[in-house]
Amino acid sequence: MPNPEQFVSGIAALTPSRIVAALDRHIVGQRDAKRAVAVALRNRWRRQQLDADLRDEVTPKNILMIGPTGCGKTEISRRLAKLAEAPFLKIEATKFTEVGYVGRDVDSIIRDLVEESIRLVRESRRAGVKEAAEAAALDRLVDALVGKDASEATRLAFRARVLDGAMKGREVEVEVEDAGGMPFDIPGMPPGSVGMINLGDMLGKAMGKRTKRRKMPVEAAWELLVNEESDKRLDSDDLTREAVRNAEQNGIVFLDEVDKIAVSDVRGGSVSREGVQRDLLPLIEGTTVATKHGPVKTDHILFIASGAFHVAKPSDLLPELQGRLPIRVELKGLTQADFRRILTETEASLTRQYAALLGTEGVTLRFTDDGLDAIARIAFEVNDRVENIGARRLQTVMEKLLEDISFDAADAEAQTLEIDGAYVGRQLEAIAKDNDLSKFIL
Ligand SMILES: Nc1ncnc2c1ncn2[C@@H]1O[C@H](COP(=O)(O)OP(=O)(O)OP(=O)(O)O)[C@@H](O)[C@H]1O
Repeated sequence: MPNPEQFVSGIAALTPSRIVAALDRHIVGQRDAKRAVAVALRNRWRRQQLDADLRDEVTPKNILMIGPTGCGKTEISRRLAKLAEAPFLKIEATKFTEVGYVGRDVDSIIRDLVEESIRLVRESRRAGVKEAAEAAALDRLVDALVGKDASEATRLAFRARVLDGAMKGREVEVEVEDAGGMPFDIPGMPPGSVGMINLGDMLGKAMGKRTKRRKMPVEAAWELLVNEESDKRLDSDDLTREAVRNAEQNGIVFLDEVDKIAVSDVRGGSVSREGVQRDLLPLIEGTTVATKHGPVKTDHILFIASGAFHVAKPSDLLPELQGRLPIRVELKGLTQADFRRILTETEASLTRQYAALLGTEGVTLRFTDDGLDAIARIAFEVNDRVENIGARRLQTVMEKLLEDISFDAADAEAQTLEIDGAYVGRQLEAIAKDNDLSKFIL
């Protein structure tokens, strides 16, 4: 088995089997869903290898995940995006049926995806510009200290002194951007949308950025200038272009609760569910959405739709939408044995998280086998009797189980605490057996 860490470096190395192996580190079971998303991701890479004309013809095969709440649908998609360093957005389809929703607002999905992409690209570029930003900031700082006409020798001497920290505390007057300008939205348009024109950007470009001279200590000036120089480079058109391209080519949109918009709304009131499906359709089929960063094509964005489909069935969706979600995967409800594995086998399992947190207080937590069995059983039983919220139940159960220990840990002596079946029983059994109590506490 390859070490999954080794291949994160390049998407070319992300073969389906490696993707599944990487997902296995965090998600228990759900083999079919993992395989489906792995193939979808690999297909992106395959498409990139094609000649340009054929490449444009190949659109992603979107996925419909069917499964009860809390069984790993979002987690699989989110982990996949992380692995691929792809911009990811999760949104509930029902959001668009709410009162106050105006048609076409679904475009906000793409706008938000682009913002996320910008964040990712900016983050990855930050390290790259650090050096250049510092060099430019140093030039400006030396200009401010000795004037542009100073001899090269003087400049060099001052550079060295700034870098040594010898100038700390000394006042300097620098010309910096005036942050007084305010971006503004156009009344009647959703915030952040392009409208027909973006006055803020237009005025900024036409008049150049306003600057003003400010006096401050050298170290403060240094920080400000480095930030300014970084921002200049990071906010460049190039970054935006790459971010838009990244969203277009690698973006993943997770559309939750699609089953809830599957049946058309006969009672009227809020926007009809069928209306929302119709609005979503062009995004999934491929359209161009105007954003303040320019037009964004949605043709190659991967959509993963998801829902429990207890009442409505995928066949209740608009036929066009069904056709755009050709890959169907069913995720199973989690068993007690799955819960047991989730508690211990996943990389950042809850038991590891709690043990690490309490470790900072000098408390060593040790979970025994029968303790873990009891936690899994109680979580499963409460799901069964009260409401099935899937693996999320483990979080509420663990929190209640360790409530006292968490409270006392900071005041306690360094010690080892064993969480065995008897301890779990004492802490939880009474609550778990009482349906009313469980509803509120677990
Ligand atoms: N198979 C699993 N293995 C490990 N952890 C899981 C699994 N399923 C769910 N979890 C954990 O449970 C929580 C909820 O899971 P997730 O967000 O994936 O639910 P979901 O299936 O998308 O449900 P919903 O449709 O309600 O959003 C997450 O913290 C996740 O880590």
